[in-house]
Amino acid sequence: MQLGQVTHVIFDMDGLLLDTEGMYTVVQQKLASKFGKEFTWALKSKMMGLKAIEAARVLVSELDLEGQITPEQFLSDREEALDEMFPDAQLLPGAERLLRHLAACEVPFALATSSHLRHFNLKTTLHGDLFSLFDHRVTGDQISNGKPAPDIFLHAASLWQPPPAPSSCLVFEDAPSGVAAAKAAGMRCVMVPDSRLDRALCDGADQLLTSLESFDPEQWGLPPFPDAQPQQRPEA
Ligand SMILES: O=P(O)(O)OC[C@H](O)CO
Ligand SMILES: [Mg+2]
Repeated sequence: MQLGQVTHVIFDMDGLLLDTEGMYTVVQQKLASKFGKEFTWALKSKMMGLKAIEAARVLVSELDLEGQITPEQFLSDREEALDEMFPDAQLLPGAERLLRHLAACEVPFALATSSHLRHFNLKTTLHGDLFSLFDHRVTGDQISNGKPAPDIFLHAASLWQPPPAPSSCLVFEDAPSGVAAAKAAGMRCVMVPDSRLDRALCDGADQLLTSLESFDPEQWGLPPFPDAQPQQRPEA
């Protein structure tokens, strides 16, 4: 089934290409428990994809921690543990195959992550070669308004010459805030959420996949994987 015709692709990073969301969860669970609070998936869903300070504000407010810790202190308290974990970040299934395929076919693709540059560098320690394939990499510290604002995706698209129309861009996202940002930018969006994310938060995207491994580029007018079976014609 044809879903669209795109020419440019923009990837989110955490939870989509890299298995780093679990690292945030472990560290934040620990910090929350110090205050006798529980770090739930409902709370995580509201924080995922946001710039760090925005996510910290959500946590402090949702856990009623005002007066006990500031968002800035929360970020500083979690930093050492994250810095230790990020350099071990692994790719999620299907990520490398898709990126190398797009590069081989000369499909333009860029990165748009809410992570700031220092975290981006730590998280990609084991994957420098793969992440050098992006035409450009936009990190959260380069834009003022984070997801769910459309700015990061519009900025990523504006760096191509000539810039593609938003409707020709396909965004891959794992977070509700990221899907909202992509749609606000007027772009098409494939969501690949964690299986624990509430399905009610997954209805904004144009396509919902359980893994990048099941992405079929042909459905979006992109070159097929070399080992793809020819698309079946509907029977007459
Ligand atoms: O999903 P990303 O790549 O925009 O990054 C998000 C944050 O760093 C953590 O949710
Ligand atoms: Mg993400």
